[in-house]
Amino acid sequence: MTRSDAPKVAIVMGSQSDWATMKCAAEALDKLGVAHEARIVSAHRTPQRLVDFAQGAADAGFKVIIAGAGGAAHLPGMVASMTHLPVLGVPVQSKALSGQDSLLSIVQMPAGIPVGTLAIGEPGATNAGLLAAAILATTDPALAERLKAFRAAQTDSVAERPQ
Ligand SMILES: Nc1c(C(=O)O)ncn1[C@@H]1O[C@H](COP(=O)(O)O)[C@@H](O)[C@H]1O
Repeated sequence: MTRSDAPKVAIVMGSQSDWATMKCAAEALDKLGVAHEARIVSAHRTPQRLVDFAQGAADAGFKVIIAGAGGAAHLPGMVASMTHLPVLGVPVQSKALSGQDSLLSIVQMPAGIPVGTLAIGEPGATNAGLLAAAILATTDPALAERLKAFRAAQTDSVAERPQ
């Protein structure tokens, strides 16, 4: 694969069990024709893989990283600490605390290392995909047009329903 057609968005998650949520980000990117790649990377369970991924992400051609994790969700912040790329964090809904733990551990970053944190669960993953596309659209006019068409279609589908 050449660098120009390499996936622009990396979707990383702490566990295979997060895919049920994180696939919503992949689906949103698919709708907008944005190439992406998904991987399991865990700050806790595969720390070296995390370092290798985060430090190499920009050189690999990624422009935006979506990172989802549940519970003690250190993955998005640790990825952000090792790359200058924008990192969008998705708090995966945990069983014990319904994702409140995931949300708070992703959103409360210290000043200097931002993670753009989305909502808990599938809505957050969908919006992470849409936001990643919006970031890429700032330098991709064709994608900006697709994004506008997506939004217009969404408006129309809501307008068609009874009030
Ligand atoms: N929060 C993290 C990290 C991390 O932050 O590095 N690695 C795995 N996990 C989370 O553990 C939860 C349970 O994982 P299992 O279902 O594999 O037991 C998942 O939601 C995952 O994101």
